[in-house]
Amino acid sequence: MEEDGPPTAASTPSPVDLERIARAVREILIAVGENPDREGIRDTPQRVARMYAEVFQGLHQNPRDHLKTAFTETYEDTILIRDIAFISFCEHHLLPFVGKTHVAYRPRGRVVGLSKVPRVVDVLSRRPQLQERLTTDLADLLHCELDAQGVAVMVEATHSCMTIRGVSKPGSSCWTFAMRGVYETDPALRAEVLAMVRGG
Ligand SMILES: Nc1nc2c(ncn2[C@@H]2O[C@H](COP(=O)(O)OP(=O)(O)OP(=O)(O)O)[C@@H](O)[C@H]2O)c(=O)[nH]1
Ligand SMILES: [Zn+2]
Repeated sequence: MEEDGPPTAASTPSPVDLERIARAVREILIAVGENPDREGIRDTPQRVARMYAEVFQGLHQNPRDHLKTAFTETYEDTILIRDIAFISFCEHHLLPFVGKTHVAYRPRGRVVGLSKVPRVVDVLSRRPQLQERLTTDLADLLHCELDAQGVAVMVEATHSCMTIRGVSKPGSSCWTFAMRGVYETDPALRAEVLAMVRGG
């Protein structure tokens, strides 16, 4: 007879092939000239596998799932959620890019639970990403799912691949913007939301 109880890590199939990642990491260690069997590094392939499963968990999540809790509401002015911290990984080097997103929207009769916007940011950022795609996917998703009058998304980030290697420019940052609906068509609203973000 099967025992009842919550599923354990062993019984829940992971969508991520941890053993395959670990084998690949071991190969990388050998290729760079390391000894993968020395004591300090012996468990590194498994650790890195668990880390990738964690930081790329957004690949197996649907951001729309977080936008189902919405409330009927007559408020129709700008709602701005500023300084949503995120950590993502550039798809070119698999190095982190880290920063903040600022998300504004102007609802049309329905508002979403405030915490749901950062949850959507988490899902989209926990994937191999481009900052531009993170920005536009966030804007398109919110605009479509909330049927909002408009959505404005701003992302500011520092890319490790530009600071710790390659061109080596510590302190540099990249800003991206995506305006949809009224924020795209109405210059005054666009200027207002940009000023709100810059406002400190
Ligand atoms: N547009 C964009 N570029 C990114 C992002 N993250 C990393 N990159 C860039 O991706 C580019 C990849 O360029 P490649 O020439 O293929 O790779 P590389 O030889 O490692 O380039 P360098 O970083 O210049 O040394 C680099 O210019 C990175 O700065 C991003 O989110 N958006
Ligand atoms: Zn990169």
